[in-house]
Amino acid sequence: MRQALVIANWKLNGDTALLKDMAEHFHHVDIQEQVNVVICPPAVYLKTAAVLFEPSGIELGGQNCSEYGSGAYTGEISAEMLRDIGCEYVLIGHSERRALFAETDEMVAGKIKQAQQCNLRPVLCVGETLAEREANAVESVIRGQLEKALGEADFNNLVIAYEPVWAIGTGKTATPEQAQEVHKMIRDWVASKAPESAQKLQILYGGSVKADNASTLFHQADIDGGLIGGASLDTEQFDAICQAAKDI
Ligand SMILES: O=C(CO)COP(=O)(O)O
Repeated sequence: MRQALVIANWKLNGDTALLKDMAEHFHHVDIQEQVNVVICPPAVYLKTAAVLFEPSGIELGGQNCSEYGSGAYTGEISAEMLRDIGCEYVLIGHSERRALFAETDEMVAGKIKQAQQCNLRPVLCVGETLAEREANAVESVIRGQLEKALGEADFNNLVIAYEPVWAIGTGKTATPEQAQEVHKMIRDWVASKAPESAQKLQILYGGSVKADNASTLFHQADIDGGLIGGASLDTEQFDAICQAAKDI
């Protein structure tokens, strides 16, 4: 029904040697028919990655893009540039961008628009903090993030990633039930806006996904794969996570 999707977010990590290792490994792994595997290395490696990954079928994504299309914005990279060098995806609104680089919901909405305009598939990241979860505000926080980011979005060219902030890099994973509850809420919200897109939309879980917990998470009804941080820097572990997404 929905194709499984596993995306590696290398964040500020990785090097050419890791790109080569992944490219070599996945060249010999027969997985792409069942699972779309995407790697988002730091932007400076994208061009090399596009060449190295070609035979393996791994797709490429950016970790961020500008909310502007072009102009005097020193240091920015546009969605169109990412597309131009072979990216299919771009992460937008990761909680680290929101918390550490003051990315607002308005900026997130602008980036989604830029990405969709040039046919780059945005992966919108949403998630609550621990304080918000403890205050029973999960649903209102996530709905707020969705409403503000996706007001003008095309739901047919979109991925949503649920990444509870308290689970990122902490070793604390949401239980499969906790994750499923939020994923279903997200899908129901999409159905209320774009009924024909909701069942097709891939919704990924992210936050301390490892080889040993991936399968249970991915087998939940509304979880279509994962957005992987730390564990995506180890080729064998990342492969094991991708294997866990087969047959879901
Ligand atoms: O932020 C994440 C992916 O975008 C998740 O990171 P970890 O898998 O390291 O918890």
